[in-house]
Amino acid sequence: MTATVSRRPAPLAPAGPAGTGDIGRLVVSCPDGPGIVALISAFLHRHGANIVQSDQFSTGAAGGRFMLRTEFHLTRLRERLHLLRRQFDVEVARRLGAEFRVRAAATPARVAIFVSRHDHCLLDLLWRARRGELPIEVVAVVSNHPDLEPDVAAFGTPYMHVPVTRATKPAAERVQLDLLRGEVDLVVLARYMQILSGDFLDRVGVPVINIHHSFLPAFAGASPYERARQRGVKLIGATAHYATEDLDEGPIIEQDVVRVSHRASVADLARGGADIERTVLARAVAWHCADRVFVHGATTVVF
Ligand SMILES: Nc1nc2c(c(=O)[nH]1)N[C@@H](CN(C=O)c1ccc(C(=O)N[C@@H](CCC(=O)O)C(=O)O)cc1)CN2
Repeated sequence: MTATVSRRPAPLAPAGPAGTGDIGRLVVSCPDGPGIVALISAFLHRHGANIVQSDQFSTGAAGGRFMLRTEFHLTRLRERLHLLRRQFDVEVARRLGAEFRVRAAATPARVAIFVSRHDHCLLDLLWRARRGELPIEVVAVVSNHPDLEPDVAAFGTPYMHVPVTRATKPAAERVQLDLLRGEVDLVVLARYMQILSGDFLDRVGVPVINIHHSFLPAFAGASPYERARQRGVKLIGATAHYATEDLDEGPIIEQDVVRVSHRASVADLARGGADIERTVLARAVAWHCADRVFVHGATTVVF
């Protein structure tokens, strides 16, 4: 198994507008109950933070789940972040039995993009990242084919060609994991045409977002456009979801559809579908990186 890596200095993450460096983001998920918002807002006030945006949702059922996302301004945020996390853990999270995350909103997420031969979703993400439209830093592109290396090189992004066959998949996944070396916050499958093993998903240790080229749950699995044509559907779509061991069954983050007619060939469906795939994936990556997506069982809550 040989992996070839074309390493170039990763582009500097675009600086946010002046003053956005002191905007923090707190996301909390905990068993529902009275007084949660009061406890959290009192904590932020006690530590000198000013809430600038907040949203919350309760599943409502008895023994349900409460989710909250808030953005706050706190001067000298970055130097205070580590202590703030410890204080929130002791003063709030342990009392609520809460899972939480506190981070600087301006810090871009480090993303690895996996791709095969279809370039449209990959190039769209690289283009949006370069324009600063997506708060991400694409630290690497990983592909089981060499085809797209020149396109990726044009963005100054390292390209890691790791060939995969059914027989070599375990070894290939070990190479992929070594190449990522825990230096990413998110993996995006941009029409990557290899099924990731449960072991890979466990060991990569970060969320994996996949774009499936159908309006799930319709046409899960391979060749959805061919099957849509055979079925004579009047809408085709795309679905961005978290990848789980069960193919295309992960929690859905975003979907969209477009009308098609009986005149459309499979190529027409794929061409029209590509636009939907790109926008759906970009929205899902943007919302995930803005901490707007909470996984709740087999579903998501998107603020
Ligand atoms: N663990 C997961 N891995 C992947 C998921 C997922 O949801 N969970 N999504 C797929 C993407 N995909 C459809 O969107 C998809 C990709 C590949 C296949 C497939 O049958 N692949 C074959 C090999 C095909 C080839 O060599 O060209 C295989 O892996 O054996 C079905 C659906 C990405 N991975």
